[in-house]
Amino acid sequence: MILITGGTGYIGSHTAVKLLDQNEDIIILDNLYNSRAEVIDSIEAITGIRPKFYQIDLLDINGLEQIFKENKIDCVIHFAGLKAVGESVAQPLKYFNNNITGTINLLMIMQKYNCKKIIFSSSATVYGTTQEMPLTENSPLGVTNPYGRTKLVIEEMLRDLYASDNEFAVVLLRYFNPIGAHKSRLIGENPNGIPNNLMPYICKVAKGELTHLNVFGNDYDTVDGTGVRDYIHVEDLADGHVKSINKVKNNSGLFTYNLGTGNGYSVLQVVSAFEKANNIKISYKITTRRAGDVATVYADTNKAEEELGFKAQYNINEMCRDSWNYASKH
Ligand SMILES: NC(=O)c1ccc[n+]([C@@H]2O[C@H](COP(=O)([O-])OP(=O)(O)OC[C@H]3O[C@@H](n4cnc5c(N)ncnc54)[C@H](O)[C@@H]3O)[C@@H](O)[C@H]2O)c1
Ligand SMILES: O=c1ccn([C@@H]2O[C@H](COP(=O)(O)OP(=O)(O)O[C@H]3O[C@H](CO)[C@@H](O)[C@H](O)[C@H]3O)[C@@H](O)[C@H]2O)c(=O)[nH]1
Repeated sequence: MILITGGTGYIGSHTAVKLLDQNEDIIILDNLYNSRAEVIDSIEAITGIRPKFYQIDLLDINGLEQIFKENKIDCVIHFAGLKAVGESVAQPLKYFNNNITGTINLLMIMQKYNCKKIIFSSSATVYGTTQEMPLTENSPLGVTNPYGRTKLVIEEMLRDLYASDNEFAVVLLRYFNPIGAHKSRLIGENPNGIPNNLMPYICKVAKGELTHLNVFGNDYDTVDGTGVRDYIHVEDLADGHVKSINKVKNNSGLFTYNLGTGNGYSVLQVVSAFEKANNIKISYKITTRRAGDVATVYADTNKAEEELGFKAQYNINEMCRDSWNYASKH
């Protein structure tokens, strides 16, 4: 039985669907802080299977323990966490408490119930800012905001835990920039308010809810001066988790993988791909750089390919199509 924390969220729900499609038994835990219970209905509508759902907060250690009492959990995929960089700068303690304390609770209960397999949602944000590209798993680590610090601290906690008990199987997955949605249009990313991230923002402009995209700087040393990132389809990301499950089933150890495509696209290249894929014009204005942004980020994907057999399948046009396919309906 696989426990998915944060399983009604954006990446967790896509992973839940893929695991059910592979006939895995899953349980979903979420406190619904940033997602809705109806996601469980959507997962059922897509797969024909209704996963068991617990509305529990990771900070509620007794509630958490109850799940492990009632079910034989062999493995945890740990998505649950807060992820807004700007909010984490304004409210660091909220992030440390939710993400770090929540993870400590989870690990303590896992250890108590002898569950020693965990796949953790880390982020490319754990790589320091001045870097040679592409980023390999051995690139230097460093963080620039409290959100990133929670990811790095949790990675370090998991490294220490593995060092203390080599029976653990830990996979640290460093996601690059997930976009796209399931082709059913039933699950996807639907942030409240004004989005921070590029693709949700473009979708709101496409819908007419926002007048134009603000492009944060066009004077970077990139193909057209705008920031370059490694966008990956959420379906590919979900597949990376299925492959990681296969890894922890058969191995103990601590494994770290980048999940990206290895290709970088600039903001204006994404805008252009979106316009072509969906036949919608996106107005934009060039504004000043956003504090904390770097010019270029993209992954070296060789390790995930060699050790997990993971290779992203979707291209940027398909990602733009599927993002809009979902956003236009929600
Ligand atoms: N989306 C990205 O760009 C991105 C990039 C890198 C890493 N990540 C990480 O991947 C994970 C999943 O991201 P996502 O985009 O699906 O985010 P999301 O917000 O859609 O999903 C996270 C889920 O966790 C739940 N949650 C938060 N705190 C909880 C708690 N204390 N107890 C129980 N549930 C809790 C939320 O309600 C939400 O449903 C996060 O850990 C995030 O930091 C995301
Ligand atoms: O309104 C916008 C939003 C973004 N951008 C630019 O678009 C690119 C992508 O930005 P965004 O979608 O915010 O992603 P990142 O800044 O790369 O950060 C995301 O990707 C990281 C790596 O996974 C995660 O750690 C972060 O949490 C997540 O927000 C950057 O060049 C931004 O400057 C704009 O020009 N205008």
